[in-house]
Amino acid sequence: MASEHSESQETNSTSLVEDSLNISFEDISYIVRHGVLAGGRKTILKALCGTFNAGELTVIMGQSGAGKSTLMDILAGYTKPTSGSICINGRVRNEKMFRRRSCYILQDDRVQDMLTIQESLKIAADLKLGNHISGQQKKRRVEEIITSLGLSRARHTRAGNLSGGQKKRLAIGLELISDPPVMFLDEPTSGLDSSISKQIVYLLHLLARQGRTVVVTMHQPSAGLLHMVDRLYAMVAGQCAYVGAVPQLLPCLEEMNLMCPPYHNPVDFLIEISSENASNLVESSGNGRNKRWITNVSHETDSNLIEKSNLGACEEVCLTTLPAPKEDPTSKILLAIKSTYNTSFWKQFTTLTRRSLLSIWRDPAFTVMTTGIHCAMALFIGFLFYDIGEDAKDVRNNYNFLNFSLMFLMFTAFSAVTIRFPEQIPVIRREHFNRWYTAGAYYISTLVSTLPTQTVCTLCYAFIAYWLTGQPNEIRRFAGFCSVLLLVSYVALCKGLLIGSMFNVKNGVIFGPFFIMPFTIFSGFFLRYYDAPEFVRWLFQASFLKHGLVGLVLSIYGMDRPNLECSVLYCHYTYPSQFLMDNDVVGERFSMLIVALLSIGLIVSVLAFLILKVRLKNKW
Ligand SMILES: Nc1ncnc2c1ncn2[C@@H]1O[C@H](COP(=O)(O)OP(=O)(O)OP(=O)(O)O)[C@@H](O)[C@H]1O
Repeated sequence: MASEHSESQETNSTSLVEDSLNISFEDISYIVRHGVLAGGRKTILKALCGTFNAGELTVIMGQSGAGKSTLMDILAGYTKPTSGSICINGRVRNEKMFRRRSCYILQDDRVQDMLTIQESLKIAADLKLGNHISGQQKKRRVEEIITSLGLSRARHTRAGNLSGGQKKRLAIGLELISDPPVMFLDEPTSGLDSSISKQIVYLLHLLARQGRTVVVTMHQPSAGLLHMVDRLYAMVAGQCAYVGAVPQLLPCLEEMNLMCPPYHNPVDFLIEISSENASNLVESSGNGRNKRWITNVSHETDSNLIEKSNLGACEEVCLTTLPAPKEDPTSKILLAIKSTYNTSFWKQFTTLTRRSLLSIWRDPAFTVMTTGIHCAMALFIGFLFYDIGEDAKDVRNNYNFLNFSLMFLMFTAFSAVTIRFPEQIPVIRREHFNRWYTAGAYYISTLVSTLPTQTVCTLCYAFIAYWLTGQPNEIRRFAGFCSVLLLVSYVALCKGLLIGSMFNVKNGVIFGPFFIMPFTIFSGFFLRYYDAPEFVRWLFQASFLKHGLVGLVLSIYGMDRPNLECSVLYCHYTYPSQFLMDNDVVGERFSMLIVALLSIGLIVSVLAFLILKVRLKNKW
């Protein structure tokens, strides 16, 4: 421990924290539509006021449904208030600038399970610290965070295997990489036992003491945590019930003849009586305006606090070594020039692609399983339709094989993404909101990193099935067959991303087939173009499966294929041109089909991206 301590102090901090930021808000109200049909409205926050200062740990507390998370969302810039103003150091907040200098750690603070602590922090450093910070400095910063948060022993442990407290510290560490002067944390202690909660609150206390504005929501902070809290902001039904220091809470309540029983946690008492005494409490606090109970922060020594908090035995004592925030002039100038992201789109894209590929590599079970399923299915289908490709009597069966291949690859590509993509949304939401990267960089990197596995699976299937079913031994036909299957699987993958962007896993599984089944009906296999009512014929053009099926038929029976051998007395499709004619494929051009598939893929991708962008902006 000692060595860790000294090691951290020896390093030159690469801290980027800027000036202290005091947040004040006036008359914040938030009203939502309640019941779209009824046209009703529900007031969630009512003209709230308050001030949260740098150097202090502020806890927003209140009963469930009091409006804590809503207030936090508004202060962090996640939600816009219906009315009211928010000022930073007395001036109206510039949201873009504020977002760059603050971070918001949501309750559902998922991290990349497949990456170790060190890798996660390294990637966070690459994304959050601009190109003006050297690789050496980034490395040093990662080391500082690991040491300071007491994560040295677990640095090579994958995040998925960390304890709840370690995961929470990692989530905080990821944001600390860029030393934001303002930190918002929604329920950072939920789901943690009391000793881990103490460690987390102690960490937040230290972060505040180093000049940051730390604002935390807590349902009901336990007595053991209260001495580390500088300011309580208690809420009741969307209004402020108390704002001030913890020791001032009892005198304040006593003034209203509200006597807390001896040996009772005053905060528990406040929660218990807040509903019945809401109007008195709100009046007394001036709905957050009354500064009477606010006292200057006590600069209690760390050793005192550690003693009081009973933290002595744990490794987290080395949290005290977290380097104090320092102003970095280079970064300050850069911040003033460009007010969005620290790294270029290309850097974000390459870093995210590296991270995705590393996660895929670390989770070989999924890749091996999907490749295995494709190979097994190809062997099975090859066995069922064994060597039918050259015989005129089996042309219908061969057509069925081609259609099956399309359906199989479409469903596997579609469902894999529909299930896996929504799981990433909480991580992306936090990282995107905290300005790690643009939605575009993330989306393209996801697409690119998913393609190798999809390509390998599709080619494995195509290779095995093509040769087992005895299709023509010609490279150009095999290439056509593979390229159509690949494109169809890519389009299906994009459709999976579209569904994954819209729904959570459960709804994706339920509604996904509704989005994909119409394309199978209009593939030309079940219903022929000229047999369909005229007003739905355009749907054939929109169906990627129709273009895929025509592409496969052209690859196998087009391109001037010579007459087929007939192993029985009469074969209807000895002439491949007859088959093309019967299936409305005459006049179709392979190149145009490829263009159609690429265009559909592009449209679906753009749609998926737009939906993802909207979803990341909203808490849905
Ligand atoms: N978009 C919305 N539409 C309708 N009601 C909403 C909406 N957003 C929030 N609410 C309601 O506003 C109230 C406050 O919600 P909020 O999540 O801020 O409470 P909270 O104090 O954080 O509760 P908890 O501690 O349980 O998380 C709740 O009753 C919630 O149901």
